Amino acid sequence: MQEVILKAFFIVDNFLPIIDPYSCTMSSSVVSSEFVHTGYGKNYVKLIQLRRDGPVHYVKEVEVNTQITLNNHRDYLFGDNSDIIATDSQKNTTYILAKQFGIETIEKFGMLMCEHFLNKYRHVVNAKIYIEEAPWRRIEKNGRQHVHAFVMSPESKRFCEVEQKRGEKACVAAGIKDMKILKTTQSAFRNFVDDEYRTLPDVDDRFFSTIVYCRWTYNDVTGLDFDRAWDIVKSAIIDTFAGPPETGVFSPSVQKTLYLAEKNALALIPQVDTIEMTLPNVHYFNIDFKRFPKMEFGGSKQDVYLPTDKPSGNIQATIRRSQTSKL
Ligand SMILES: O=c1[nH]c(=O)c2[nH]c(=O)[nH]c2[nH]1
Repeated sequence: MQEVILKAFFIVDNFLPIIDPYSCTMSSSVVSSEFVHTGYGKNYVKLIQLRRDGPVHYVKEVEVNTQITLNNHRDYLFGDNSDIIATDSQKNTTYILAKQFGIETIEKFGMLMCEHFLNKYRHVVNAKIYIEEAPWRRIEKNGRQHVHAFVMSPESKRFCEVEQKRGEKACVAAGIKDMKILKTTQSAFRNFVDDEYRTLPDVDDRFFSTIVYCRWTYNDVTGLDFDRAWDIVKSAIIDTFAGPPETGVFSPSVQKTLYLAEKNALALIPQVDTIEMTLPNVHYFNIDFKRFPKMEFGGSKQDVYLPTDKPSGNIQATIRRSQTSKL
């Protein structure tokens, strides 16, 4: 057992202990604690993979966060680094595995990385890999796709998180973030609590704009086409929000649209187990043109509103496929 040393001095006036921050240890009789979680890794490891198929080139740019948990706390407790797989080595591992095995999909690469850390190091008990993919799109000219030129198209970002505990299957989650969408009608918000705190009137027709964050978990990834699954969830969200191109679809609230989108995604992909969404309600306010009494707007064909990024409403829900499959 490590000798425990207390280096604390008490100011008599207010009993605030001054603890020597350079001492490795403190008296366990003064403060007793236990580890809830430990983990360490490298964040924002960026790499771009280039695959050449003759003149046709394919790119995949990713940003990877690694995190591993060891079977002991020697490093945190005693400053004993002998079990630490340096975050720098984790960064190198990311480059090496990408070079050796390629990145077919971010989900598969996340699974590969988890397996690597657990297989290579007996004292790693958990591995967690978060990956974001940069949205490069092939440049098109008159319907012809360019063989080696791309444009960054940040319509949305794809991400995944893979976590695997020693002796267990990998838990794979995928997601969409930063997808900003807007519709200019077919959205209302009425009949909410009417008390002394309310100033917002009922509205039958308003803008509906949000920045989609959606994360879902898979119950089984055997043979799963991750690209197709991601495209289907993205389309489910967009279709639920927008409705048919000619008419749109009515939304009574962000809450209802969010829930419908989640239900549609669950229905379309049997392997999706839980799905969570966060939809900020990005507001577009009316501008009071009555404040310009000397101006004449009678013949004006357009309306002008004020886009506002803060504050925004924040609507969330997570649903899970129930055992009976009835939600
Ligand atoms: O769809 C909405 N849901 C709310 O909960 C809410 N609250 C609010 O002020 N506007 C809206 N809109």
